[in-house]
Formats: sequence, structure tokens, C-alpha cells
Amino acid sequence: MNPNPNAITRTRGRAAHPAPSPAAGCAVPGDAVPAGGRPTPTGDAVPTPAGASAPVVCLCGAAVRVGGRTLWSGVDLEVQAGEFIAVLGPNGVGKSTLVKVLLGVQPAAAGEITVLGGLPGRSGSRVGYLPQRRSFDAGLRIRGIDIVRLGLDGDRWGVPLPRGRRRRAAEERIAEVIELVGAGAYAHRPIGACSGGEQQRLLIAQALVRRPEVLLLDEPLDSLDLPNQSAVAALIGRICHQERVAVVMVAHDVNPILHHLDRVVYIAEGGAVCGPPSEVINSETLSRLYRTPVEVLSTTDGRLVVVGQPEAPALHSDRHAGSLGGVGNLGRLI
Ligand SMILES: Nc1ncnc2c1ncn2[C@@H]1O[C@H](COP(=O)(O)OP(=O)(O)OP(=O)(O)O)[C@@H](O)[C@H]1O
Repeated sequence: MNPNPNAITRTRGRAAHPAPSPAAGCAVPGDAVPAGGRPTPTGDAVPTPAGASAPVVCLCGAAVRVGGRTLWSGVDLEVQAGEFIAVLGPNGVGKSTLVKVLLGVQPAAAGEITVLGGLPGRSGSRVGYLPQRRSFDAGLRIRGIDIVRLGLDGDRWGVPLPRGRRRRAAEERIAEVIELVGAGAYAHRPIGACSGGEQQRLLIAQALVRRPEVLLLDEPLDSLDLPNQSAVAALIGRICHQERVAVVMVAHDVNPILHHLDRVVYIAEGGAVCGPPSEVINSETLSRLYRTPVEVLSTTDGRLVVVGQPEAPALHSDRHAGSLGGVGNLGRLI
């Protein structure tokens, strides 16, 4: 899958130009005190020393195989609290699979992975997740506020929220998170009658309602028009930086989120490069990643276009056709 691993592994999770180092290192075998807390055999975290800034997500030498195929390997990544990270790359390279690995539903084939200091899948409501977009039937009568409430009690379907003080606290939290995403005006409308952007805000509210420390978003801007992409991107950036939620977001077009991002992970050719957008999304770094000349152009309005990008290993041409932005099959917005 990766005949020239040096092209990727030399970066070991960073762009060629040295990116600012995270405050804490990845938990690697032999560390006296693992940053972020190495998971114990039971999946519990070893406490991090006071004052140390532990990464909330850590991948060291991670690899994943699905259907007998290695999608990516040698991937290193650390995400700190309050960081906004985009996962980019062509169709089928394993971006959603990375999210599934962090959720603990897809086992890694190699490497060490921790989420909030424990094994993936062990942090419960401390991790929020918004899956790839599913559109609601226009006739669906369930209200937006009920969709948000499912984030609190959806795992106890049919069992009402407890009465008394806990119920009041839950209702206050639902109202608070609806306010946070700016959905107050339509939260009592049937979800099927809400626009795509309104539905997406309500789904983000649902993912936030349990106050997660890590938010995993799989293409939350997909199918939204440009103004809504900008608005939802700004909302996610605000939640990330103000509420100190670490956001890992799969995206096909980096442009709507470019100004909100701290770093990107660009997956291609079986490996990944991680760093600030300007250090990853440039001709030099992407040419090295793809092992073929790739040109990154910047349009007059500041959008980035990749030209000469090889065909992806698996094209899902229909769903993402819109993200090509009309630049033809040699170029795409990323
Ligand atoms: N359970 C599975 N069995 C076999 N192949 C799988 C399985 N799950 C995913 N794949 C394949 O793994 C590859 C990566 O899938 P993934 O959804 O992670 O890609 P992606 O980069 O998110 O793609 P897209 O940009 O199109 O959403 C795809 O080729 C997909 O068909």
C-alpha cells in the first residue's frame, strides 16, 4: 500500500517545515511518565502529573486495515484540548475510518492510540460524535429540541428523563446548548421542516449536550450551501476555542474552515502529514506525500486549490461531486 514509506514516515506526523511542538509528547513505550496517560490493561488512564498538558487524543505509529487492506500506517498525531484539527484527503483514503478508530469501533492494526488518556471507546459521553450526514425525511414530525434531547437520553430510548432537579438540569442544558448553536428560533419546529444548515446546528447541539471534551465530526459541512458552510464552520471554531473542546473534523473542502483551523492531517498514499494548514497544504509537502508533482494554488479570495492530484484509490464520485467546485478533474478544492 505504501511502497515508499519514507516519504511519509520521515514527517512522523508533521509537515516538513517543523511545526510548533505540542506541549506534551505522545505516549511511547519507555516513557517514564506517559503524556496523556497510557491506558492500563483495564483501559483506565494513568494520571498525568500536575501542570503537564496532556494530549486528549494521541496516535503513535498507528495503522488501520479494513477488508484485508492497509488504509494508512505510521500515523502520529496529538490533539490538545481546544484544538481544531481537520482530517483531509481524497475519497476512500480512510478519513472516516480514523474517526472510527478514535471512537473505538474500528481497531487499529498497529500503534498506540489513546483518547482522553484511555483506550478508544472507553470515555463514554466525554467524546461527542456527529456521523456523516443523514438527511431527515421532510415529513418527520419530531422537533429539533427532541433531536437535541436524544443526545442525553437516546441511549435509554423510551425511558423519560428523571423527574425533579436532574430533569430541570437536563432541560436547562438542552436550552443552553440550543442557544450556543443559535438554534433557538427553530428548535420547536419539526426537524423535517428545518433547512439543512438548521438541521446541522441541531445535530451539533445534540453532540455537545453531554459536554464532551472531544468532538468527532464526520463531514458536518457536506451538503450545505456556502453561506451555511461558513456559518457552521465559524460555530464549530467558536465552540472549539471558547469551550476548550478538541475538535477532529473530517472535511472534503478545507476552505470554509481554513481560518478556524489549528492544524490539518492530510491522508494520502497510505500515510499522513500533520501540521498547520500553511505547512501541509503547499506544493512541496503534498508532492512529497503523493510522490508526484502536485501544485497548490491560492485564489485571489484566499481559497486553496490542488492541481495535479492523482486519482484517489477509491472514488465515491456522486456524493462529493459538488466539492470539486467546478475546477475540473485536475484540480479540486481541499
Ligand atoms: N468494513 C469495511 N470493509 C471493507 N472495506 C471497508 C470497510 N469500511 C471501509 N472500507 C473501505 O475503506 C476505505 C476507506 O473508507 P473511509 O470511509 O474511511 O474513507 P474516507 O476517506 O472517509 O472516504 P470519503 O471521503 O469518500 O468519505 C474505502 O475504500 C472503504 O470502501
